[in-house]
Amino acid sequence: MAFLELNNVSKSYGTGKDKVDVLKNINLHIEEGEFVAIVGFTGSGKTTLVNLINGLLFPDSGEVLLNGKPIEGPGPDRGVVFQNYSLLPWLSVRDNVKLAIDEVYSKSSSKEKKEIIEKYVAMVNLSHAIDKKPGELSGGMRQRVSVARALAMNPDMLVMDEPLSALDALTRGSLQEEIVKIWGEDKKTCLLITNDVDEGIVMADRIIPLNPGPNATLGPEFKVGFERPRVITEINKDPNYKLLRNKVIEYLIEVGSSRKQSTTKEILLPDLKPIMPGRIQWGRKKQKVKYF
Ligand SMILES: Nc1ncnc2c1ncn2[C@@H]1O[C@H](COP(=O)(O)OP(=O)(O)OP(=O)(O)O)[C@@H](O)[C@H]1O
Repeated sequence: MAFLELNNVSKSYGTGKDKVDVLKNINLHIEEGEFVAIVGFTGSGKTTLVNLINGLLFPDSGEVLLNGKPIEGPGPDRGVVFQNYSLLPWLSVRDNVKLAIDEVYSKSSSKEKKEIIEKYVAMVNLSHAIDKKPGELSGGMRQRVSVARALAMNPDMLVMDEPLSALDALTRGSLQEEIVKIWGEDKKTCLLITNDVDEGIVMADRIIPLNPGPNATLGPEFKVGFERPRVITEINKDPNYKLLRNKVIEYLIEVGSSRKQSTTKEILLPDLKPIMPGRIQWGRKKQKVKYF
């Protein structure tokens, strides 16, 4: 039994002519302590998938199980980090984190809660800004607060919905490292939704594409076997990195262009960077890839 299981999950919104079929027969199994990245097309249903796991939505058919039990609503066993930080602007970093943990640690003393808050704020390197308000922080710092807030609840699983996509490349890189380091120490089960293949390769054990909707399905998984800790400047030099990156990107391009032919809906690819030169193999096909 996997820690998180989605079995034949389908989800639509609305009814009749307004019905939007979003996800179709999604099967996803994530083991305890595993880090899985879903790379999705814009509008393919990534947030819908996250909300099914958060317990904010329920499947029309199929089941979503955590530790073998159906998810019945939101709970402190799943910490969520959203793209838009979702911090309360009138509260300090300390109080934003406190708000999240008050319920989980309702029996703890104020001193114990203070220690928990300070521990997780330190974990994301924000001790110096603990009494600042979100408006006084950069985007990267705000996202660190969101990560600290999710982790402070001591969830079994961290679900991250494009947490870094609004950040500049440098901040993004350092937060990727920090999240993976914390994941390594805390051994949470992690699901990362991203539109960046490189982010998936640096952070995850497996990358699974979410194909374009309507009726989006999951594509084949790509295992990421690089040893940890992964340093992007190091794995950049590894020919297996280029090979894996090319395979994932080629899959996304292929599935995106075949969907384009079968629908009038605009398909927006994830944040694809150019395929790297080198020999790649996909299925039975072998081809030389050039810069473009
Ligand atoms: N409450 C809703 N009612 C009707 N349609 C919805 C609702 N929420 C989402 N949708 C539609 O479902 C589809 C998937 O939406 P979702 O937000 O899950 O995709 P996404 O991959 O997260 O999108 P993005 O990449 O833009 O963040 C979209 O076509 C969207 O318009």
